[in-house]
Amino acid sequence: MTPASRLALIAHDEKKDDLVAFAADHVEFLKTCHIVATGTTGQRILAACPGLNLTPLKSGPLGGDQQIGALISEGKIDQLIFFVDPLTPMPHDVDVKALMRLAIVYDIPMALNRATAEIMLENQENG
Ligand SMILES: O=C(CO)COP(=O)(O)O
Repeated sequence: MTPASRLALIAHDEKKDDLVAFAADHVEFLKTCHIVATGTTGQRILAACPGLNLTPLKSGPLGGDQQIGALISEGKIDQLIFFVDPLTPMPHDVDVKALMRLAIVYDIPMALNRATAEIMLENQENG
């Protein structure tokens, strides 16, 4: 049996509805995962998909992105789905950049939009 995937889920405010819809569409796969999420994203997903094994961390602007980056550096995250809003300035932009950098350094799959996330999960749902 393959071990459950350890998945990190994050969405900026303008993309939260999209990520919640994505999670609802893939809820059967997500039920097989250990999930961490930034605070508000996690609460939104849990409200829409109760019963997931999902731990909300701090909100992004309060350190949630850095918490997920730290988990990546410890080898505790297998893949990252982060629906980024490229049109809104963020006070914690440096944290977002640092998180993406660590996902690249540790070479974990990282989907930054829904089109890529669909391909990422499709591979696993059909495999
Ligand atoms: O800001 C975020 C990611 O950079 C997301 O944080 P929240 O899920 O707490 O809104």
